[in-house]
Amino acid sequence: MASELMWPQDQRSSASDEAIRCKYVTKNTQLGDGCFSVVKECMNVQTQERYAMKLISRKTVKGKLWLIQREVKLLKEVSSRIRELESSGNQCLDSFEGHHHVLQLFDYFETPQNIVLVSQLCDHGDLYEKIIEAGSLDLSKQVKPYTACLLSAIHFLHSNGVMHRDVKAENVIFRLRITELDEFARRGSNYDYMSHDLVLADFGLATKLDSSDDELKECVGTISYLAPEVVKCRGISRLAPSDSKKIKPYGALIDVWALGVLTYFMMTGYMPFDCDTDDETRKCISEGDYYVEDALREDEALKNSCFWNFVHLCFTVDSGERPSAHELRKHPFVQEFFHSDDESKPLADKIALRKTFSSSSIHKLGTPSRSSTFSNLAHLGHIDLTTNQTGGSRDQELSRIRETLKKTLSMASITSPRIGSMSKARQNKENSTFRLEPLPPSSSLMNGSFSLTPECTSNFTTSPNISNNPSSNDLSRLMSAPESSGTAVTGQSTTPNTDLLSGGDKGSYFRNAGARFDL
Ligand SMILES: Nc1ncnc2c1ncn2[C@@H]1O[C@H](COP(=O)(O)OP(=O)(O)OP(=O)(O)O)[C@@H](O)[C@H]1O
Repeated sequence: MASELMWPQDQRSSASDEAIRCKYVTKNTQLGDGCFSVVKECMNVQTQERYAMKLISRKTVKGKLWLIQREVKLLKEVSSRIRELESSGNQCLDSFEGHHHVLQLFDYFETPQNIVLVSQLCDHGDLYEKIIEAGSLDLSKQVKPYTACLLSAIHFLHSNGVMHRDVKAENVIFRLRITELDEFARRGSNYDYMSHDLVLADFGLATKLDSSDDELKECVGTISYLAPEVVKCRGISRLAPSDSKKIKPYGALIDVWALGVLTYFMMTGYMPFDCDTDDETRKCISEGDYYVEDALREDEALKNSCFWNFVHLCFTVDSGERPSAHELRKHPFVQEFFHSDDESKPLADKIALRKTFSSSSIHKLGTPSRSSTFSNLAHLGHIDLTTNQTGGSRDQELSRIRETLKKTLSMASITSPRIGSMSKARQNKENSTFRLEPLPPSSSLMNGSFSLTPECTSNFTTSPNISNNPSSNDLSRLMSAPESSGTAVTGQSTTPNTDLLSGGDKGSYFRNAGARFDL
């Protein structure tokens, strides 16, 4: 368990403190929210570039600030690695480059009410919405490329020593370059071009692969997506030290399990392990007992695509036997999106699909509700297992499943040309709508400074007029204000708080918060 670091104190001393203009205005409307945060669109008033601003309420994370410190530290490292890879000019022959699909952090600062993270704007919805709206996704056009893209993102994280720990549909968001959309459509594509716009977000639970054993035994994540080795860690804080020692720390392959759950969810519209009660769900996860509808098991398109084999491998209960993200790139289900220069056997040949599957009697086959991340960390003091609530009766759920199955089967019967060749993969990459966001000039960043009232509102339609009149720093009032003010209001700030986000370790990642934050 990470130790609580001392959070910097508000160092405002007098009204004579130097005024620093906040460099962002936000929209009133939310892009989304989570357990700890509200996310809004914002604009840097100097560069006019738009970003997503995650406002993490200090109140909510009181006593747990190390969690945010960990998130920012990881995002900063990952963002810097992304730039390094981009500038190296290395040619990647895969259709997707993992580092293109991981959320980038651009700026961070603090306010009296919030810790604020500024990241790339992904305002085209999330994967959860997409699956729910469609009932299920198309096997060739969506499920395969989305899975391949996420696999490349997970592989990038793992090869850089990071595990995400909360891979789920709600944390996959879409960025889209509208201007390139027409161009892409003109060139034509065998699969949904939006797969190039997937971004894996929410690093709130991410941690390093070489973290302490305590950290790698935290039972955190989202119940439907938990791997068996994470389920084993449940209640560990209540165990005697001799018993907790017996539990093995888990590793990066928990993300591979979660990817299997997500792939299954994309294909079927429901969750593989969800049951009516969380205890039943955990039991099914521990036994690798996932639900397979008879009609889907026999479906030729699914069989031919090796879909079942892929998810089955992800659902290998023994993590020692589960393939890594690197190995799964050779699986026939996604292989066409990855360049391979060796002739080794495809992964799927080595595994026989299991014969027995749980009956539907305990499995919950309805549309899953948006799931909440939870943690059983004692010091988090926050356990949210309100996942998997579905409205309506069992009959309604079943009729919905039948509809979903019909849709799935008809979609699966559409055959798309295979993409196979390397040159095609190259072409796919050229078609990518991804462009690395330009690094903002450091003078336009907050660089970790303290700002009294940065939650200024604007509809972005009028040029933000920077004022030195301090607005109210009452966030709740600002949040509820009607979205009409074209004027950005900025407040005063103190001199940069040199302790910002540094916690007890000033020499590490946030030394000199007022200094340039190099990505
Ligand atoms: N960069 C972004 N661009 C657009 N929307 C975003 C962005 N980041 C997050 N969101 C939206 O805000 C929601 C909450 O963000 P995030 O998951 O990072 O917050 P959280 O408080 O850590 O949530 P959780 O409860 O899942 O831990 C996301 O589900 C997404 O809809």
